[in-house]
Amino acid sequence: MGLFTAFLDWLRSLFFKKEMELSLIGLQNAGKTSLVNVIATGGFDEDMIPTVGFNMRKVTKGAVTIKLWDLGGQPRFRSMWERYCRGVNCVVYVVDSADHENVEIAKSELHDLLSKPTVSGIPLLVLGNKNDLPGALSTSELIDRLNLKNFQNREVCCYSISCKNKNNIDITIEWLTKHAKS
Ligand SMILES: Nc1nc2c(ncn2[C@@H]2O[C@H](COP(=O)(O)OP(=O)(O)OP(=O)(O)O)[C@@H](O)[C@H]2O)c(=O)[nH]1
Ligand SMILES: [Mg+2]
Repeated sequence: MGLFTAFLDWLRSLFFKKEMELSLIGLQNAGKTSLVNVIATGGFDEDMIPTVGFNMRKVTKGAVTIKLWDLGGQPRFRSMWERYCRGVNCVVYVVDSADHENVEIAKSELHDLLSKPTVSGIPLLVLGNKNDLPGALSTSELIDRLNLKNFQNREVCCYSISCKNKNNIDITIEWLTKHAKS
C-alpha cells in the first residue's frame, strides 16, 4: 500500500470508526481459532489446542473494530453457543468441509441453534474451511448438505475457504466488515 493511501486510510479510520461483534461457532476441529489467527495476524499453526469454553479477541480491519467470540466446539460447550450469539451483528459458522462424516452433525447443531428465538434474523456466514484438503465439499455441496436454503428469514452467505492457504480470507473479511454498524 502506498504511503498516501495508508495515510488516507488512517484519516478515514479516525472519522468513520465502526464496531461489530460476532460469534464463531462450529464443531470442534473445524478451524475457528485458526480463522481468528489468520484474520488477526495472518499466521497458521498445524498444532492447535482445542478451545476450552471461549476466547474473546478484538481485531481492527481498516476502520472496523471486530469483537470476536471464539467458542469451543466440543459437545460439552455447545449449549453455551446461544448465549454468545444473542445480540451479535452476525454468526459465523465454520465447517470442516473435508470431514464428510461430521457434516450431518454440523447441520443439526446449526439448525438447532438458529431455531432459537433469541438468534432470529441475525445474518449467517457459513465457511467451509480446509478447502486445501482432497475431497473438500464445494460451496454448492455445503449449501445442499447443510440445508442452508431452509433459512428464509435471515441473510445467509457461504464461502469455501482455507486458513492454511489463506484462500478466500479476503472476501470473508470483506463480508464481515460490511456488516458493521457505524
Ligand atoms: N488442512 C487444513 N487444516 C486446518 C485448516 N484450518 C485449521 N486447520 C487445522 O485444524 C485443526 C483444528 O483447528 P482449530 O482452529 O483449533 O479448530 P477449532 O474449530 O478452533 O476447534 P475447537 O476450539 O476445539 O472448537 C488444527 O490442527 C489446524 O491446524 C485449513 O484451512 N486447512
Ligand atoms: Mg478453537
